[in-house]
Amino acid sequence: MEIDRAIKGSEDTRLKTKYDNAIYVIQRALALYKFEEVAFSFNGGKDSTVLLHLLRAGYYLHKKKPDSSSGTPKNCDEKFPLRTIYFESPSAFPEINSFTYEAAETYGLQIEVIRLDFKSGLESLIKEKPTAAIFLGTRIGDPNAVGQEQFSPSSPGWPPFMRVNPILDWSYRDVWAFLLTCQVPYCSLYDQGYTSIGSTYDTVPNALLCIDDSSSSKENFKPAYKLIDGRLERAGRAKKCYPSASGDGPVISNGLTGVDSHQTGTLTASIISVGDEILFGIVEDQVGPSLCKKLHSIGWAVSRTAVVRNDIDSVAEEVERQKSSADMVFLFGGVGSLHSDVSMAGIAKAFGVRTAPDEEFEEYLRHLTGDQCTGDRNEMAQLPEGITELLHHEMLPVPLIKCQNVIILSATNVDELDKQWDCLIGSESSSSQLKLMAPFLSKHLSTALADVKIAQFVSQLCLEFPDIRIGCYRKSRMGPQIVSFVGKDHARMELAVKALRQKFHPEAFSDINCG
Ligand SMILES: Cc1cc2nc3c(=O)[nH]c(=O)nc-3n(C[C@H](O)[C@H](O)[C@H](O)COP(=O)(O)O)c2cc1C
Ligand SMILES: Nc1ncnc2c1ncn2[C@@H]1O[C@H](COP(=O)(O)OP(=O)(O)OP(=O)(O)O)[C@@H](O)[C@H]1O
Ligand SMILES: [Mg+2]
Repeated sequence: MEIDRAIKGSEDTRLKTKYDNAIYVIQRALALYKFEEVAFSFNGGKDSTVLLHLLRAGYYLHKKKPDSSSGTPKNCDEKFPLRTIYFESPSAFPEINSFTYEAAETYGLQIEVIRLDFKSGLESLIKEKPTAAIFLGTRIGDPNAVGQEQFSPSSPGWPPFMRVNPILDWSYRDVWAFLLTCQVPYCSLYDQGYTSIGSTYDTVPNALLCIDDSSSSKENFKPAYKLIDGRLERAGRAKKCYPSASGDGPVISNGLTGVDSHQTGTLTASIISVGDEILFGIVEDQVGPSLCKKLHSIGWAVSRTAVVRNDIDSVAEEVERQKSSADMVFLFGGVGSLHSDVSMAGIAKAFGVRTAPDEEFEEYLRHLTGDQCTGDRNEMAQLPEGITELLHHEMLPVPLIKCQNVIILSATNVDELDKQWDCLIGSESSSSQLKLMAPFLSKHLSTALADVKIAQFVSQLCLEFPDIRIGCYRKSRMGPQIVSFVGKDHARMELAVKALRQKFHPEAFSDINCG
């Protein structure tokens, strides 16, 4: 079988794994459902063209299996009589129509053309012929893929059937690697810069493939497989854009959004460090305190810091609590591809979404590590689905990740934090959004006076200066008491300090520097 041979002969290990997994899904579906009750939803698009050839290969391999009763291979010819449904619309591109019909003819598909909308068409199809399962070329990243698995029952309100999605976890790159490796024909529009094809009303060539050629009066485009960032495959779909997590179209922004409503006042952050080793006392967390200082320096109040175990539920519980009480949550630790790296899964759980491969992030990781991952996918590229934004910066080899109002830092020490912080607030596009406000100022006074002597006055001062955080602490039980004043208004702070000093002997309090 030429498809199977082409993949087996290729050196692309990732493609081979994707192929094997898709074939596995197809074979399970063919074993689960009667062949005459299975249909293939084919529309001549690139994804369904990939699926066509996977189905041909899967069918061939399924039939070729030794017949358990006779022990001999079943007879197998290369005709492919799978029921194939095509929803033909008057606004389809003529190139798509002709490619669909030609492919059906070439491969012997039993095509059934439906000229109704999807739902009504499927209702009448199922009434006419029992249809238990339908193969679709849906991929993660398609707007309708959210929440789907490889086997997903049709949605409530839709006629009942199983949606089988063998290429759900394929990336744009995988699709093109397959079509080019197998050298199968595909719709000619993809060679004219179209990267995802809807109707003639909503689809144009992808501007990212436009060739800058001033000598030509006509716009020219590179072929679809030249698109580098697969997340932008829908950039040519005028009305239905790829929904970015911020909901503002295909532009991947550095968007630290969600805080714009707070034009004034103080924004609050909370910090979650994930690490059993901190809780065991093996490692001392230095990132958290350093982050507190950095946040104060841009005027953010830190409302809570927490250390949680490397455990999905512990992360999920803490994120769930913090994401609604703080304006921004910063999380570090538990990020990577080891068994203990559960932060992403915990965040996904807190937001009630699953994790799914993020094609763009995977691409960054591949540049960094090469093809070193051993499993069928890089676990580090599994990110919470539908809520993830990548925060890019030229100084970062891999972007930071933001899930709604949770920013995930990959820093494991203070130097790395310094770098990531500079990138977070230093880039033009983000600075306007991770609001930089008047920094917190602080003043610290040391005194040998006993607690009981100052207690009443300090309480009184707190009432008089509600805008200044006045706290007392000591570095040792027998050592001096330190009174701290933290606020944004320098004059008010000085007033509070003066008010305290006036109540006691002039030498009772001395200024100290607490860095
Ligand atoms: C065979 C088939 C089954 C579908 N089943 C469902 C379904 O169960 N639930 C649903 O919301 N949409 C279903 N749809 C509609 C798709 O989710 C989606 O709207 C359609 O593929 C159009 O994609 P586009 O908006 O990218 O052009 C189905 C479509 C097809 C062709
Ligand atoms: N008009 C249609 N008739 C039959 N199946 C369809 C139709 N439109 C969509 N589908 C099914 O939904 C899947 C996803 O559609 P989608 O448009 O995302 O992919 P595609 O058309 O294969 O490729 P592209 O993203 O390049 O347009 C298709 O692969 C196909 O299985
Ligand atoms: Mg399409």
